[in-house]
Amino acid sequence: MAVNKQLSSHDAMELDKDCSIVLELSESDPLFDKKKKLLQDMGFSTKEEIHVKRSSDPNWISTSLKVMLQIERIINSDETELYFAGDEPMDMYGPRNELEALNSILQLVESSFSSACLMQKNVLQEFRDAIVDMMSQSGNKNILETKIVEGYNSDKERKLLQWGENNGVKTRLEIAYVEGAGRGAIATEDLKVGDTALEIPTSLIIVEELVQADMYHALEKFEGISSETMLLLWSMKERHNGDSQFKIYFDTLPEEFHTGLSFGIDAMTVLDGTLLLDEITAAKEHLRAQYDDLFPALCEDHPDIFPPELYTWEQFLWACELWYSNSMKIKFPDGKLRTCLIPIAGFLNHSLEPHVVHYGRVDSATNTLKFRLSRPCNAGQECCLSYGNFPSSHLITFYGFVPQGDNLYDVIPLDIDAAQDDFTEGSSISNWTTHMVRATWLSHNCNIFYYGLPSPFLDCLRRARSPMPHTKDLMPENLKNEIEILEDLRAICDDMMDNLGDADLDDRMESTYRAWVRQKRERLAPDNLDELCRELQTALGTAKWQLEEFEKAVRLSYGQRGDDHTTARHKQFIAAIENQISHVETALRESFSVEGKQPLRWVHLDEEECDDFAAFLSGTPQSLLCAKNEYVELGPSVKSSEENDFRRKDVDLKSNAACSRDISDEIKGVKDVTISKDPNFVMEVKGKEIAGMRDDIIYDADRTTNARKACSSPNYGDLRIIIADEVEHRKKLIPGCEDTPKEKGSKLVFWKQRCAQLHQATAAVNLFNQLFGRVGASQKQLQSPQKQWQTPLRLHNCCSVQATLGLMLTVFLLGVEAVSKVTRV
Ligand SMILES: C[S@@+](CC[C@H](N)C(=O)[O-])C[C@H]1O[C@@H](n2cnc3c(N)ncnc32)[C@H](O)[C@@H]1O
Repeated sequence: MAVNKQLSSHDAMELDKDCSIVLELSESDPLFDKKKKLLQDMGFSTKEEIHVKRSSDPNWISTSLKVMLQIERIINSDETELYFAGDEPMDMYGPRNELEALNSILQLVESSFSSACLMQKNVLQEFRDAIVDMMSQSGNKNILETKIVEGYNSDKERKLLQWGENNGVKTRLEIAYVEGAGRGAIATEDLKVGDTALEIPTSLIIVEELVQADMYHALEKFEGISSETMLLLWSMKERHNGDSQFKIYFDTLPEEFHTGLSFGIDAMTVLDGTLLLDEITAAKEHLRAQYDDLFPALCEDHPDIFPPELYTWEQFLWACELWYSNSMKIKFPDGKLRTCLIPIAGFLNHSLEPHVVHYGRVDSATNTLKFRLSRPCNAGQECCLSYGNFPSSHLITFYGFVPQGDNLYDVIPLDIDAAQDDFTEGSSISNWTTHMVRATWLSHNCNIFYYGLPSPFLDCLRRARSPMPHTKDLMPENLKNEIEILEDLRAICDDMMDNLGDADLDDRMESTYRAWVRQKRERLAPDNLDELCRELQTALGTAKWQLEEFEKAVRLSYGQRGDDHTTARHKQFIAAIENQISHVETALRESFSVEGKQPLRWVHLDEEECDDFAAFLSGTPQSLLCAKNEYVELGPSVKSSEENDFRRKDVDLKSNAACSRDISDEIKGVKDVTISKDPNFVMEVKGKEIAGMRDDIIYDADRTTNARKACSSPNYGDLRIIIADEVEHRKKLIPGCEDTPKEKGSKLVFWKQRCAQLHQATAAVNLFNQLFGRVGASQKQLQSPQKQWQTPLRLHNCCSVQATLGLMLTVFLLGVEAVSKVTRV
């Protein structure tokens, strides 16, 4: 574009005509109030008109784009993104959000072309190019490259592609085997933003209309049965139909899926006590209840339509896994949203940094479904979708994998029901009642007043301590308040960590240390103390080793790719844990020296022993190999009895089930913390009913509709946290001063909880630990072909995630350090 070109007066007049783009937050957005407030905080209204015209500013394009992106990121955000991103730089909304925001701007710019005059078109084109450029650059920061497995025989898949092309499919993708993800779709040529990677005619889409009349009539008698369930039952029979028009498609489907729904007894044992197991169990219970409602009744009443051998529980579960992991919700030109299976498109895997974000609407002009790129994909690269904004527990349960990279949706939900804040127009107070935490290294703001934690959560704690409005100035009263809320935080994590039971490594060191200090102080039975001391020594040794492994894992996982921020956060984290370890070590040494014992010694493991130890701790090959060998040696009779046990367990679970639910819905039970404003205030953590129960099998809507979901969070029990207002043990909270007293009479902080509830709390904390630390093991136990659990990453996840709450402790340490630095100044 010749910017300096001499403009004729006509041109100048044309150019002067306003070409503006309107960005508007829809009033029907379910998060309208929250988004409106955030927009207002940033100086925007809910309807902003951006004038796209050249100015004397040489950076006019990037300046305007930056503003538009700020607005669109908020408009395109979901609840989790809004919650965490309040005080964060824009890129903390995550790569998918950025792509969606840029995509929306691109669409607005493209739709302005039709009404623009020539000069304006040139300006718009320049603007469009800049957006596409940004889209091309977005993502790709932390995602590991996908590896294509060479020599994979994909005859069936090739046949399917051929069948598709003969029937009008247009594709620039081929099917290959991707390490860790099974089959995937690979670009055959360089694809740009806006290119269509795949186009499927609606005639090839498997939809409810395919259910034959006789089956439909037999099923419609079941009150409330959904068309999705009918279609699922249809697919159970159709996959065996040699004359099916979709035979070639059905032939490409796996004999077995490896989602959480079909985890075997080994995996379930590994997951024992975790919330992930609860989630999987509840989902299976629900499906079992659905199955029992329909069968054997249907087979008995209509054996010709529902032959019993095709409608066993195992086949039903297979079909559920197929529909949960492969279906998409598509809007058709008649305005109806249908859950479909889409041959060929079903090969597209999920990524946290997807290439295709919008694929939920049939193009009425061509009557095809188009998969257009929002990010370039070069020839040979795997082209990925976003299945939705899911936490890893959901992805494991319904899809059977954990995505590579940091999943911003892995959160621990806390529903803090403090004395209600008034959410008034223009007030700076947010109206969040549901709170959550996630790994703090995902935050860019670790400064005083933020500590890498979400502001709504911190603000809630602040208001509970003092109802006065809070500013973030370094005023003495603010700092005093900060120390107090950090103490509350510390207390919350401390107690949760204490209750971790046999939690992993560093957590174990922390809790053993606290128990040891307590025993020493109270001078209880010396035998117990000796035993605790030995335990502590072991835990300390393990934590030291673990930290080394963690450092190695971080280096290996990120290599050169880690951005400065991630590296800095990991360094901070490592330093803080080192600090804790060194503190415990010093305390032990001093105690040994006072008691005249041998000084501390550490066992040195050689490389092989280290590997064995790593395998043992992370439940990976060696230990599993043993388990597997034992299993094989026991022979088929044992196997079948185990299977029977499991089936029995399934039935028992069903009979004990308190409730069933619609598993495509969020599991809405969350921790519910009540904070009163009494001087000795009480936080009450209540279990919530699982919401969203419906009687049908509904598949995952999020795959295409872009309906936003927050986190899935299992049903928690009740917890009560009582916090005394008096804070006089500040020194005890400073790193390494003392353990946190929890006994009666303690003036500081203590929890009261019933046993069962304690278990729930432990489970809540272990969600992260065990989800990441152990699910990998269970997948291996299942001998899943998906080997995403490479040791460095596994350990990285395991160590880092297990310390998520430990990290809140770290946050506390960093916070105290920051506050004390400021007070010293
Ligand atoms: C719609 S299918 C995609 C095609 C599938 N890979 C296949 O071989 O048929 C969804 C399944 O692919 C796998 N998958 C998808 N995305 C993945 C990812 N990022 N990592 C690992 N597995 C993935 C999971 O097994 C999931 O249940």
